[in-house]
Amino acid sequence: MRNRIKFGTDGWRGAIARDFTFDNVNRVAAAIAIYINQQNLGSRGVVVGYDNRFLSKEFAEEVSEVMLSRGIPVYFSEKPIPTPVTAFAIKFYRTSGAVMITASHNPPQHNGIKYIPEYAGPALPYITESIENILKMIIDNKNGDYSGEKYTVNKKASLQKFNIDNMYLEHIKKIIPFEEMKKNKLKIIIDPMHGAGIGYLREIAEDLGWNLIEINNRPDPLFGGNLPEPTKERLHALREWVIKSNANFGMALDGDADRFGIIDSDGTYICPNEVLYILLNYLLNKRGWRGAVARTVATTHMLDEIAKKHNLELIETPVGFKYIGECLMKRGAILGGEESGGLSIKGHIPEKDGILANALMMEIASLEGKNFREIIRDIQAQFGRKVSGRLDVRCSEEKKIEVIGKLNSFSPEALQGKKVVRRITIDGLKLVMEDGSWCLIRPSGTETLFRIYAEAGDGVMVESVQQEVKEILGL
Ligand SMILES: O=P(O)(O)OC[C@H]1O[C@H](O)[C@H](O)[C@@H](O)[C@@H]1O
Repeated sequence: MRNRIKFGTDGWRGAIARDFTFDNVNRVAAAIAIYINQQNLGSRGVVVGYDNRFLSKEFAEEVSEVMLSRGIPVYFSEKPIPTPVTAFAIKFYRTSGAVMITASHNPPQHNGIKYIPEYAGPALPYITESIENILKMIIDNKNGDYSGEKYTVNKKASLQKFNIDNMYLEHIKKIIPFEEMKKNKLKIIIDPMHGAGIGYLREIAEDLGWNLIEINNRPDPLFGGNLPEPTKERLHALREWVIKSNANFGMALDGDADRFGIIDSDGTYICPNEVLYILLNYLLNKRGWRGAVARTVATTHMLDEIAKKHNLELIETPVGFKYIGECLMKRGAILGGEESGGLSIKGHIPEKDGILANALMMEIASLEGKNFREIIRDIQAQFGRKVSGRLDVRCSEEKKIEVIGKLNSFSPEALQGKKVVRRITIDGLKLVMEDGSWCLIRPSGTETLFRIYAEAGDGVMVESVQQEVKEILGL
């Protein structure tokens, strides 16, 4: 079991009691503590946050004990908090980083650990690799010690409880034109999906004097029998509430509130790709922002079209918000996002934040005087229609390896009769066709499945391309 500890696309996740045990959490925490001490950052302390999953607080306490025992002071959240608020706390207390106990949107029987370094965004691979190497040594030594570690135990290392919700919310309110938004009061439905984001959007909307209903707002480690993932299939309750209450729109958060979900006034699900381009278009046209735009290889090319019109650089990264965060930090990106529901903007932390994304959508809904469908129609009228889709195909580990092998030499001349003009291999294999449509095939880093993404002018073409690829690869 111990060998299974691996940091995937975003941290280590495992089934509680099978892989995700107190012993293993202790080992991972020790590896992180050693890493922090090796960087000579131990004295700055570490933030420990946790969501409201089963035993999350207790696992966080285990992490704290390990940190303290290795001389690292701990800022321990006094209650379950979202991942972006944990990341925000790093900046607030200027710590060496944070450990967040969460399995995000995964099923209730899972839990996980995210390590967020001092820059307040997801850990980049060179960092998780270092931690994994230390972890391996800890596991091999069996006694949990690692001789390479150099640290002096700070006897004064102590635990301080914190609650920075007010500071975080004040920060969000400064990002949006708060006073202006008070003038056009809307009716909204908020769905934190029983997760760690309960109350945050409610507070923003209340302060605006808006009319709101917050559903699924009882902390529940079983997430009300649903998965805390704000996708089209999971947001049926939100959709019903929006329609029956005649609300302007509905917004959701995943289990640790780093992802968002939007339902328009008529119940239409506005997918993250659409949210991203609505936001980019707004920031460029209405706020006059200029700078690079970052998206993952799996995210809509509508962002490319909009960036091109304004002569802005478009950066394409592998999947994982860590790469987007890097663009926000180091490459002057003003907006970075991914199709799985991740977004952040300049001036905010380089970590995806569902609360921020929803707050920005509140701004647009309040100031634009149009519903989101109309805004999408306007953008499509200008840049052409783009429909995107993702097909998740479960498969065994053996099959996964076999298909990865096939991808190396997979180079069709055409897909659905459209000539393939580019082959991109930064993450899986992406084939771009002559008309700008594309298809990406990649193994998931968080689940045992393959993802086949496609984008084209209509939904039928998207599905046909996905089926063609699936058949050729034998998935
Ligand atoms: O497609 P996967 O490798 O499963 O990753 C999907 C997602 O996993 C995590 O949630 C990461 O934070 C995201 O940045 C990533 O997009």
